[in-house]
Amino acid sequence: MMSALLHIQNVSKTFDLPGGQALTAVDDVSFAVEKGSICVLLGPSGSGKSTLLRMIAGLETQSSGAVLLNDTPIEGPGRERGMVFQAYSSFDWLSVGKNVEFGMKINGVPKPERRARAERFIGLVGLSKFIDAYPSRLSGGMRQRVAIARTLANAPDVLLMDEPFGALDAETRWQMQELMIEVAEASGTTMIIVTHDIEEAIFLADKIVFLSSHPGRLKEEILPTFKPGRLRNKEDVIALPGYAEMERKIMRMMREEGHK
Ligand SMILES: Nc1ncnc2c1ncn2[C@@H]1O[C@H](COP(=O)(O)OP(=O)(O)OP(=O)(O)O)[C@@H](O)[C@H]1O
Repeated sequence: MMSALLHIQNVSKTFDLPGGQALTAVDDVSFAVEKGSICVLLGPSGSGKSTLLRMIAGLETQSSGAVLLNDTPIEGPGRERGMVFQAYSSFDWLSVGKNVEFGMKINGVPKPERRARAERFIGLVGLSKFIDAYPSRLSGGMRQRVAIARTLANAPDVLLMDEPFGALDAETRWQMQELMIEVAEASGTTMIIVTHDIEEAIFLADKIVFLSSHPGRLKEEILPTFKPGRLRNKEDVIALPGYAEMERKIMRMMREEGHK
């Protein structure tokens, strides 16, 4: 048996709505995430992707079932899980370097180590030249790189990302996707990424967890086995035999779900 870092076991989440009604956002979902892998949560709007991610982050509590990290139930936010949101809020009065150091400072990491780790992760996201720049002078893509560096610098076991590139233009978006492959390879960090972008999912994922909508159920676990490991260039993945077929299959699944 392979060792999974994270187990989602029969997880459901029901929200109480005003007027006494209830909405089941996630319904009896189970899957596992292997250590060091990239798992993408894909599905149409309202399929419970964000709710599931927020439960893994400990920002939301499941109504039933269990979320286990290293076989320990998740009972709230924790340092071993780092979250990157779509819109990055930086501290505009702090330089890029100080922004990345900030979380480590709170966590009591000594100053020289803080600086060294900040430099490493800022380098990893390609922003070394901007370490002393202020975020307000950076583009959206660069600010998102700062967010990723800041989160990774806290050495999380799992990086959780909710539509991390949704606000970026198309070109920056695929550059960021390629960057995530590099970051995954260099850091070995386990990643769980929410998206509804099919290309992004196929390019990034070692495993796609496809969720259906209303209620959010696990429709299928899709393994893009046509990829010979992780490729850094998106066009190389698109050119692989098997890519178009997988894209078509997922588009059909999206269409079916969208019409429900
Ligand atoms: N706090 C909440 N209170 C009530 N309903 C909620 C709450 N959070 C989410 N929902 C509902 O749960 C369902 C799943 O929402 P969720 O945001 O998890 O889906 P999603 O797949 O991430 O959607 P999208 O792709 O549009 O972001 C939706 O119907 C949503 O309206």
